[in-house]
Amino acid sequence: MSIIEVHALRKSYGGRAVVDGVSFAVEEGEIFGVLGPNGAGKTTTVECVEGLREPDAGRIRVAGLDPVADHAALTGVLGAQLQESELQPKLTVREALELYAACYPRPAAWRPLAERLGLTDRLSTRFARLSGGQKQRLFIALALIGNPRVVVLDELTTGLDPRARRDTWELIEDVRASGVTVLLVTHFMEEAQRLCDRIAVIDGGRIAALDTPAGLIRRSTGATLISFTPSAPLDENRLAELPDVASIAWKDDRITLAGTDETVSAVITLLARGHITAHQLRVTDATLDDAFLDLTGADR
Ligand SMILES: Nc1ncnc2c1ncn2[C@@H]1O[C@H](COP(=O)(O)OP(=O)(O)OP(=O)(O)O)[C@@H](O)[C@H]1O
Repeated sequence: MSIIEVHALRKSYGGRAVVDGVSFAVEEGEIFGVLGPNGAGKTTTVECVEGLREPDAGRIRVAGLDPVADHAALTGVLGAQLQESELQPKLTVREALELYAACYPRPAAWRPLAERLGLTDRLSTRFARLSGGQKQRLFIALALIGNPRVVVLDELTTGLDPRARRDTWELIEDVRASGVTVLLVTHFMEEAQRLCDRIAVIDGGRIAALDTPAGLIRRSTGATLISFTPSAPLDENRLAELPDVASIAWKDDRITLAGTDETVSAVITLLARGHITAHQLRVTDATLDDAFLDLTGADR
């Protein structure tokens, strides 16, 4: 049994379906990403998983529990990142940890948790005086204080500087290493590529693709990008016939082909035969960014 099961989830507002038949399953111990453009339905989906919104149709189970009907039991299983506004500015880190620990039947010991999250020297600091990165650490601690099997993190690193973001990624990897399943909503492709075992790309309330980061890249743009400025005109039809070419794009006089390593060899052979020089030839791995734009049509 998967630890999270979402089947044919639907949710509408004012007659408009914002989640329209979403299905996915998350296995225990995974970091599962939910990616999509603004307004795609990501938060609505995960808030249905958390039992904060009631689906119009579909079936959700978290460790076998119905998030709405079994909401009280769910709090012992699922931890959610809190929004900033929900904490009193004068509350200290210690008070917040103690307060939230008191809400759970089997809370984690908060001192080791604070230590693991690098908050020990901030226990007496009021919430309002914490830096963005420290606040995020506290939110992760509060999400974990009930000893959950699943933790839901929605745009956890938005607003953090690159260093704090990287530190937070390490923390999330630690959380997973301790056996907790992570459901992660993010806008950052690098974050998703680095952390997630699998990703559901949601677009317009539907799943546009569900795969590993490498799988998403392979199935959309092609895994390798080759770009150059040719010294003489090129016959695009002949390029399109080369092996594994997924796409061809021109920007001014520069061409970019997406494909595989085989495409690269074939392009170079073709150019050599035509005595064409490839100026500023670059061969790069396609990123999740490229795949995301392709899958969601965000670049169209
Ligand atoms: N309570 C609500 N009442 C009416 N419309 C809502 C409500 N909550 C969300 N919506 C609409 O549903 C759509 C999906 O919103 P949702 O917050 O799930 O998207 P999202 O993918 O998380 O977006 P973002 O990346 O911008 O956070 C949006 O068009 C939003 O305006």
